[in-house]
Amino acid sequence: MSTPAILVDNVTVHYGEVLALDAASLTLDPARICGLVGMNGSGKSTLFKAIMGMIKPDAGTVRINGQSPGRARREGGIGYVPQSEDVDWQFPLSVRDVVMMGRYGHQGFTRRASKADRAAVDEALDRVELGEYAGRQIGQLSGGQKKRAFVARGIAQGATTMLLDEPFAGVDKRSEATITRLLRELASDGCTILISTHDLHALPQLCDEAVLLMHRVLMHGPPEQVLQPENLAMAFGLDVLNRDLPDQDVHARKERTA
Ligand SMILES: Nc1ncnc2c1ncn2[C@@H]1O[C@H](COP(=O)(O)OP(=O)(O)OP(=O)(O)O)[C@@H](O)[C@H]1O
Repeated sequence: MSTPAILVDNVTVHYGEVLALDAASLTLDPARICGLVGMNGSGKSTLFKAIMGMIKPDAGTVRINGQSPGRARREGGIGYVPQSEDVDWQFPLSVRDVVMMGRYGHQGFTRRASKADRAAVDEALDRVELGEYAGRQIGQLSGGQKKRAFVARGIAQGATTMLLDEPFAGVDKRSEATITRLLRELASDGCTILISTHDLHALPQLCDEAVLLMHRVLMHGPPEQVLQPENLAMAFGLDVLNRDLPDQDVHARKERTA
């Protein structure tokens, strides 16, 4: 049996009294694209943070290609495209600087960029079609361009696992198409991709498999099976396919961040 690309085994996470993940288990094989679906507060971001080793579970185990999350992250194996809300867009970094961050693991302690680092950054910028924006402050890009910059960071890093938190929220059609194409290319190069998304309609075209999360993994399988209305009703408690979930969700998010 081959080593799973992502193994989450009975992971429980609390924030104080709040139970965010309750014995969640998930196994992903290499080079698969998996969509992570669940309502606000179901634990999607917490699952990402546990996979990246940014939080230590109260119980359970996470392995990335057989390694601990900390080791996988230090070795540059995990690329991360954060939710827009989680980024300080005023930070004085250019698009090139953001992508260069993906090369830190390849540089010595002086963090001096080599010719190979600069070439990898240029190539990644070209792949996400942001070459002409390289010198711009990151906050001055559109929503979709910002996401593409973070995808480029993962490409420059040579990540074998990519986690994308809501990559299509607030994204224009061109960026959505570019990101979708890139994710497919990355997966065919062997990269394993986990995407949290509220865009249920786009999910079957993009993903090989889907996961329903409600603090624990309720279901994991082919998208068309997982996204059956009765399963979504179980995860969301309503008939989401007949509603405009993304807008509803953006609204909820605005309220939460207000
Ligand atoms: N830093 C924190 N302190 C306390 N509670 C938290 C913290 N982060 C998350 N939570 C709580 O943990 C639960 C899971 O949150 P999480 O952000 O993982 O959910 P999510 O599915 O990513 O939500 P969303 O779709 O809104 O991003 C929620 O009840 C949330 O309120």
